[in-house]
Amino acid sequence: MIRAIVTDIEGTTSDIRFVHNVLFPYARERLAAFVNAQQYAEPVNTILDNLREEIAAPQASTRELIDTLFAFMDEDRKSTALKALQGIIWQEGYLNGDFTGHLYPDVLPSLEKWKAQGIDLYVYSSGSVAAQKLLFGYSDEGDITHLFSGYFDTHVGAKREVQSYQNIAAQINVAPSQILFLSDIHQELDAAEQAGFRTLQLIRGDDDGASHHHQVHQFDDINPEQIPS
Ligand SMILES: CSCCC(=O)C(=O)COP(=O)(O)O
Ligand SMILES: [Mg+2]
Repeated sequence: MIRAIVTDIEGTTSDIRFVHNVLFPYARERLAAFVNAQQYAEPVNTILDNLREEIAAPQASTRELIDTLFAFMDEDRKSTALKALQGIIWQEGYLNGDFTGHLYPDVLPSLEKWKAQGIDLYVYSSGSVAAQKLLFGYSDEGDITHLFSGYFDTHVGAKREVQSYQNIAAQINVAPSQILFLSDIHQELDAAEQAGFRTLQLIRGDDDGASHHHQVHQFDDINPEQIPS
């Protein structure tokens, strides 16, 4: 019996193109000016110190940190510090109405149905928890944050590491075998499976022939009472 569903965002609830063509450029265009302006104010001061720790460069200047952040954005590095800064910058875009958080049309009805069935819903993304709450708080379908019982980001661990899923199971106090993880990335599903989670892979675009996980094209195809093994 599935008691909790944990969902990825990019490529699962939301189009990768929204993240890569809207969110990432928005943050990239503003990042240098934002960091220069906010470097001595909280929370940016602490985030920059965390980045110094992350790159093992305690004396790194703000200029060097900005260069590092641009290199991280080029390689789509899931750096906790970069994700924290992006999340803060995106807030302005959501509040100004520059964009809304993309949701595939099949997502909201399914989340509502599963919630009504008594299944607790959680989010796990490399995007910061603040960024997750913005995307679902200012989504194409309005504020849907009331559906979620909790949010996890890289503070719980990286998405391809087994320990991250063990941490999530412990924090939500549900046995891994009763948690279903939804993602488009088979390496994330591999890690969740090794932690004992049930898994389903969302194929929103290209096929993934390297995956052994059961695949679906949309949330409507998912019946939590009948998850294929
Ligand atoms: C919270 S939306 C932005 C997601 C993001 O920044 C990102 O890097 C997506 O990473 P994921 O691990 O969710 O694929
Ligand atoms: Mg994804």
